[in-house]
This record gives sequence, C-alpha cells and structure tokens, in this order.
Amino acid sequence: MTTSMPPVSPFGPDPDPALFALAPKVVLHDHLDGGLRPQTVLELAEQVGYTKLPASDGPSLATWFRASADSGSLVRYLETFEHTVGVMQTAGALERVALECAEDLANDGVVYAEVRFAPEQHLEAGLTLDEVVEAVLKGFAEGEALSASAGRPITVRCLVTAMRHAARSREIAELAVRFRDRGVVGFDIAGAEAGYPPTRHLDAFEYMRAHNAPFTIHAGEAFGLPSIHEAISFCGTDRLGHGVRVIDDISLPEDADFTAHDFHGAKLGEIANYVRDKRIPLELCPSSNVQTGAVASIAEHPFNVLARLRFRVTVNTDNRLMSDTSMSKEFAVLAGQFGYGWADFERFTVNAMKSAFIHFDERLAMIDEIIKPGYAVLIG
Ligand SMILES: O=c1[nH]cnc2c1ncn2[C@H]1C[C@H](O)[C@@H](CO)O1
Ligand SMILES: [Zn+2]
Repeated sequence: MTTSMPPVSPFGPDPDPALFALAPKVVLHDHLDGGLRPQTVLELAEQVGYTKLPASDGPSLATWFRASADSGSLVRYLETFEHTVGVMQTAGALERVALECAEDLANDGVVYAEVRFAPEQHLEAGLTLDEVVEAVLKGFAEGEALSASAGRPITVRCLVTAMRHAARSREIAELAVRFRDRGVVGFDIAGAEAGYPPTRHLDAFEYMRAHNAPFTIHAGEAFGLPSIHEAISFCGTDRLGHGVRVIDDISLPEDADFTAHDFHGAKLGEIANYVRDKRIPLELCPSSNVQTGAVASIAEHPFNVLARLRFRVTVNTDNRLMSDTSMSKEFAVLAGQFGYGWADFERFTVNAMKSAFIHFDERLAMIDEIIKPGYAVLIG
C-alpha cells in the first residue's frame, strides 16, 4: 500500500471536531461501560468504596485510560474495563452513567444512539439481570428528557451484550426479548475474539431469530475472515460490530492508496461480496481499531476503501473514554484523512439510521425529519 498526499478536506487538513458538533449524527456502536466521564468514575469509586483506580484525579485518569487502551492488543484494551465495570454495580451508579451517556451524546449532536453493555458484568452487588437493565433504561430516559429540555433532543436505545468467553448468551438473548418493548432493541456479543468464535453462541442467535429480534456480533476486529464468515453465514447476524477485516477478502493492486477516490481494480471474494450484496452494515470504529491493532493507522484504515466500494459503512465511537473520542472527533479524523465533505457524512449517517434496530417507520422519520433537513442546512 502507498499513501500519497491525503486528499484535501473541505474542512482543512486537521479539522476542528467542533465543526461537526452541529451535524446530526447516529451512533450504533457505543459501549456504556466504555464512555464514562472520568470524574464520574472517581466519584462512584468513592461512593462504593472501590479502591483499585489507577489515578486519583480526572485528567490523570482520562490519560491513564487512553494510554492503557493504546496497547495494540484487544485483550489488553479490554483489561481497562475492570475499573469502569467495577464502579457500575449499583442501580444508582448504572442510572447515573446511563443518564450522563445520553447527555454527552446529545451534547455532541448525536440524534439517535444504540448504546450497549453486558448486564452479566453488573451483578456483583446483588442486582438481578432485570434490575440492571431497568436501571440503565431509567437513566437513558432521564438523559433523553433533560437533553430535550435543553434543546438537544436525542433518542437512546439499548443493546444487551453477552460476553463471548462466558456462557450466559442464551439468557442475555432472552433478556433482550423480554425488554424489547421497553427500550432494548437488540442483542450483541463482545469480548476477546480469538478463541471465542461466534458459533459458540449459536443457541442465543437462534433464539433471537426465532423471536424475529435483531442482533449484531463483534466480528472481524481482532480475528479475521473466519469470524466474519461464521457471524454472517452460521449465525445470521444483522450487522457486523467492526467487520473491518472484511478488507482481507478484497484484493487491491499492490500499490493501492487507501485514501484514493476510486478502487476500480478491487476484486471482492465471496465473503466481501456477500456482505456488500446483502447490505450488511459495518459498525466501523476508526480510533478504536487503531488502538486495538485491528489496523495500523488511520491512513491505512479500510474505512475509505469500503466506503468508496459502497459497502454500508457507518461511523462509530466504540469506547469514548478509552479512545478519548466522540462522534464529532471521529468525523474530524475521517475528514482530515480522507477528505470527506458534508455529503459524505450525510451518507454515512443515513446508512447508520437505515441500519438501526428500531422499526422501519421510525428510522424513516428520523431520516426525513431530522437527518436530511440537518444536512441540507449544512450543505447550503
Ligand atoms: O471493541 C470491542 N471489542 C470487543 N469487546 C469490546 C469492545 N469494546 C468493549 N468491549 C467489551 C468490554 C465491555 O465490558 C463489554 C460490554 O460493553 O464489551
Ligand atoms: Zn465494541
């Protein structure tokens, strides 16, 4: 791969993320336990007597998360969650974190969010799975109400995640279906990918399919094509969490420039074709992918190749705390690297909204009433 001069962004070479705050944004892949405010981690630790935090003030803690997550390994990246999950063990803590999550996303101009977390990781202080989900949904509803009254309306829905190294996925899928009319719109599996293929959790996915309920699978992040193949072909996933390694099934000319405008010489293999033909959404998380070593750098991120080849790409944060990011920052990074303008960001946002797990009429209303008018103002 070669990288020539990156295309010039209409926003300048190193755009200010604040430029993107006004654009309506949709996030489909954002972890509740990966997006806490550093100050909240400190305050909750104090309240619940959690003594293992690696820093004692907000800025140092923020730096610690970002630096520790920068290891180039998904397994080491995931170790940082010990400290966020550690302080999210009571209903009050869960509710506060969910409320602040909704507020932070709304303040960044996110209009629709699907936020995920693994209820099975929040049972240490005696809550039941149902109580955990109820507390989180309560916090989201409060955050939505506060944001609406502050003139920043947002819709937040929840995905419940099962940890792929554990054995509770069927139970979590049942939880998702039990709460389907109360704000939980889907199911997911996450955690270390190598050694834990999606087919380990086939009964959970079969349960979801039997109940006509959608799900996504973290696949093609730390492990490559076999994981994507299982997720789409054996498990029947509706979306791919990351899915970034689908690039391994696309052959490009030896000297291809990942920042180019077109990729006419690209040859898609069977898996890549299937993902594109079926319009399977890719929940791409550029900054996170660099941190976990799924890609070497933003310049070498396949986002642009996949976008230009018209895969259904979406832009996501993954873990705002660990990556010190936001949707506006991810847009800024992509604009600076690949030269995208408002029309591109509108397309990625519409892609995301089309791929959401709420009902078709609700998706359409968000696109027609909020997203398109919002970008029309920006495009001018
Ligand atoms: O990017 C990720 N890949 C795999 N697992 C992840 C990623 N980000 C967060 N997780 C894990 C750690 C969290 O504790 C869990 C539930 O949100 O999901
Ligand atoms: Zn994730």
